[in-house]
Amino acid sequence: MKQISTFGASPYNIGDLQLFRDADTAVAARLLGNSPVVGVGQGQPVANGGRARLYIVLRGALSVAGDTRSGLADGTISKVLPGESVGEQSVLDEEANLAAITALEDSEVLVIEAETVWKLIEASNGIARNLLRLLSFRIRAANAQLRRRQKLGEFYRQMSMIDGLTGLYNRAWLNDLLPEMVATAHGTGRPLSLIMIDLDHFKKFNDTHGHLAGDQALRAAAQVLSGALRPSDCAVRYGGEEMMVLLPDTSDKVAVVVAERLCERIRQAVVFRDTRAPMPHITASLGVASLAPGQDDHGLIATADAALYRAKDGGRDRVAAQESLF
Ligand SMILES: Nc1nc2c(ncn2[C@@H]2O[C@H](COP(=O)(O)OP(=O)(O)OP(=O)(O)O)[C@@H](O)[C@H]2O)c(=O)[nH]1
Repeated sequence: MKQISTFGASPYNIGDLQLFRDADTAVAARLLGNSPVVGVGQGQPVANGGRARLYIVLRGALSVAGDTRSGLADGTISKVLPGESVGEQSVLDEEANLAAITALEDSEVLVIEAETVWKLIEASNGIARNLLRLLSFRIRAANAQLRRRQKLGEFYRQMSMIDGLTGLYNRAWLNDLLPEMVATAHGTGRPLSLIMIDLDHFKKFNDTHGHLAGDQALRAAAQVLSGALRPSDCAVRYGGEEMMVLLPDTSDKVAVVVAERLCERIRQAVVFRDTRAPMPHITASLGVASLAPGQDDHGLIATADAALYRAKDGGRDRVAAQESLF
């Protein structure tokens, strides 16, 4: 980057520069007469010398990458074309420009020191107005980008909480949310019930019908759960062929009724239609537990697990509740 002339001696027209459009160009031309015009070769950085400066592209194009020193660099790159400027904000808040500015092609750039920018603002309302407009535009663009990123972040966060095969919440979601649900139930004194569901003889199902049919059976069971619950209930794939349903605000007795309904619907679920072979079907064993005073999330799961074990032990395709319920 080296100085090739001053703005006053250069062939560029001040009226073509965005910042001075419809402003007092005579005042601007006088104040900018000695400001340097520098040449920057393609790929070269625009060195800011650790100072707050405004750069206006006269020829070529610059690329501006986000703040590289503050750790906020995020891969966002904007392009600055002839007549456009970069660095307004750093001049106004008197911070050195932290963005990495490089030339996308051989370029000529007008460099305006902060003191000169302030003189321009004092001398011309039009320039002050253009600068405000530019800043307002930049703030809007930054806000829009932030919103897009927030949405994207939320989307990925949610995706990482969803089981890819069944579309149910996954274990990570459960680890995050169940302790909260337990705390809310204890805090409000409202009941919280949990149903643990395990498909029966699923190893045999896979061996007989194949793993893809097994996957389809898991999806069919998941659909039964999602289709049978209230909006406030949550269905989770706990792991393998084990699923779980969380029922806030639901007493143990009601949870048993819900579990019976789920058991029945899983028994009737159509896994896939195959006209050549008898239609495979699935059954599940279900264990029901309700949060006891002082119990934590692990205790609640362990109680439901114990009930599920009894359902398996009792012959499968059935519901068992925690011992105190019967
Ligand atoms: N197709 C398929 N199978 C799975 C998946 N996750 C776990 N399994 C299978 O589920 C089977 C679970 O077998 P077991 O834990 O022995 O239990 P089970 O055969 O269901 O027997 P019981 O639970 O006692 O009725 C294993 O064969 C796993 O391979 C999956 O995502 N897709």
